[in-house]
Order: sequence, then C-alpha cells, then structure tokens
Amino acid sequence: MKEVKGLLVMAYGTPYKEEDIEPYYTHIRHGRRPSDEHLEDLRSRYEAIGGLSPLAAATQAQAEALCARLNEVQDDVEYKLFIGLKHIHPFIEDAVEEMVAAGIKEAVSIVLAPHFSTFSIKSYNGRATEAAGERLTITAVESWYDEPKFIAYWHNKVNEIFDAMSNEEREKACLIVSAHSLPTKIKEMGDPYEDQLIETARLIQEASGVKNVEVGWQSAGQTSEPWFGPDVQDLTRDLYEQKGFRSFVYTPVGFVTEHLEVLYDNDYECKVVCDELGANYYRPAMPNTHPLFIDAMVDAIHKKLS
Ligand SMILES: CC1=C(CCC(=O)O)c2cc3nc(cc4[nH]c(cc5[nH]c(cc1n2)c(C)c5CCC(=O)O)c(CCC(=O)O)c4C)C(CCC(=O)O)=C3C
Ligand SMILES: [Fe+2]
Repeated sequence: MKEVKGLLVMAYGTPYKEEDIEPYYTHIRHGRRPSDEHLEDLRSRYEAIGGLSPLAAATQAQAEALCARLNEVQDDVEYKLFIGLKHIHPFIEDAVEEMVAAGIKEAVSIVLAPHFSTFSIKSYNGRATEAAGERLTITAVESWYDEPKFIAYWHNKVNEIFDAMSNEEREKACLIVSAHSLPTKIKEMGDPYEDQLIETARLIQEASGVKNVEVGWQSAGQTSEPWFGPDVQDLTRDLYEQKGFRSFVYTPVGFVTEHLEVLYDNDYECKVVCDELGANYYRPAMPNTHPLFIDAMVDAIHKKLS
C-alpha cells in the first residue's frame, strides 16, 4: 500500500459573507477591532469588486489541482489535501487538527504566495508547526518565486501582451512587477522579501526580453512607519512623466489569483491613474490553476523533499 502523507496548502483567506468582514479584519489586526471608518472602507472595496472576493473558491481550486497533480506525477505517496487559512476558518490550526485526526504522521506544506517574508510565510509555517507539536512532522516549502515554471507562466503572459502591441506602442510600454508592500523594518531583520521580488522581476525580464521593467509595491497599510515603495500608483505617474511611458502592464506576481488586491488595487486604482493620464492599462490573467503554475508548485515540493 502507498504511504499516505498530508498536503497542507495554506492561504490568506477571505470573508465568505458580509458578516465575516469585521471578525476577519479584526483577526488581520491581531485581535484589535478596526475603526468604523476602516471597516467601512474595506466593506466598500469588497462591494466595488462585486460583493465578496473570488479568493475562497480560487484557493480551493488551486489546492485541489495541486493535490491531484502531485498524485498524478508519482506513485510512491498518496497525498491527502488539507487547507489551512491565515485569517478565517478553516484556520491553519484547524487543518493541523484534521491531519492529526486523520492519523497523518508526515506532511508537506506550501503557502499560496511565492515570496518569503517573516510577516507572511514564516508566520504561516510557525503556526502550523506550533499546532502540530510532536504529533506530526511538517516539511515546509518556504518560497518558490524563482521556480522556472512560475517564471515561464508570467513571461508567456507578458510576451502575449507585448507581442500584440505595435512597435510604436511597445517602445513606450513598461512592465510593472509588484507584490504586497510590507514595513521596511523587516529588512533590518535580514528579511529576503524585497530581494526576492527584485529577482522575480529580473527573471521575467530575462525570459521575456521586455526592455522596460520596474519594480513596485502595492496595498501598503495605513501606519506611520515606512513601507516598501514606490507604490504602483505613484510609480505609474512618475514613469509617465519622467520616462515618457504611455502603456503599463501590471503583473502583481506576489499574488496568485484575482482577489481584492488585484481587482481593486490594480484593476480599479491603477486603471484610474492610467485613464487620468491617457495611458493604456493591461493586467494579464493571474495564475489560478494554470498547469504551468500548478507544476511550479509540484516542482518546489519535490525539490524540498529530495
Ligand atoms: C504580505 C501580504 C500578502 C501576500 C502574502 C499572502 O498571501 O500571505 C497579503 C495578501 C492578502 N491580503 C488580503 C487582505 C487584506 N490584507 C490586509 C492587511 C494587510 N496585509 C498585509 C500583508 C499581506 N497581505 C499587511 C502587512 C496588512 C496590514 C495589517 C495591519 O493592519 O496591521 C487587509 C486589511 C485592510 C487593508 O489594509 O486592506 C485585508 C482585507 C488578501 C485577501 C483579499 C481578498 O479577500 O480577496 C490577500 C490574499
Ligand atoms: Fe493582506
């Protein structure tokens, strides 16, 4: 009989219904309730993308596709899927309890976010191992931002857009590669997050041959401490004015699906800036369950386990 192992897929989580927004936001804020104003702001952003986020369904689909593919490409292990979310049920701790209850002794985990940071991946993995204790062993994939098939997914998408432009448009077009901003203080703790995004951008540029590539940050929190910048909206204005770019192609590679940050911060906010400037806005489809993307995560898992 095949050995059974747990596949723990972790992701951010999103409200399932309107009433979930407040506890969800409170959880993100480490238990401190957001002000009515902040709550209303978040509510209106979900409303602007059509109610709630497609993230819950997308996470489920990605996790199932990953598990199915892992079981398809090898014969030694039977992977059983468990989904654990950071800010809403089923929480990471719930998934670990389910694994224990299912008699799982060994699991491999992966987070549906490509870049490592102490604020993101480290905290997901810490919660999983803490919950597991001595009861099961979890081997964690820490990052996969440079997986060749992940880069291939993005450079194919980018090339499709740039190839469809006229030569004239292409000369004045810029690719903006971005991730969720984080407080810059993480750098003092030796956090690789910023360098990993810069490396993703370099790899996409190298593979695609696109001439104009810039790194930007998005969705920064509203606190007094400094966050990574430039913000993608300010960057768009500066590039338009200072470098004369007239078309912008946004690849929010720190995310893997069309959720609030992409649908609002890119497709609404960046689009508004482009419209104001009279520049062209492009945002290729997110990876979702694209085979190249799923296989990139399969490769990352196999490398980790080898
Ligand atoms: C690094 C990172 C990722 C990528 C890595 C990963 O995926 O783990 C990520 C993803 C996501 N973040 C998401 C949602 C939110 N993040 C927030 C707030 C924050 N995120 C942060 C960091 C990150 N976030 C931080 C440092 C804050 C400030 C916290 C504070 O206040 O101290 C807030 C509060 C309101 C606001 O600021 O917008 C919301 C609603 C959704 C789901 C969207 C949907 O529902 O479709 C997703 C995928
Ligand atoms: Fe977030």
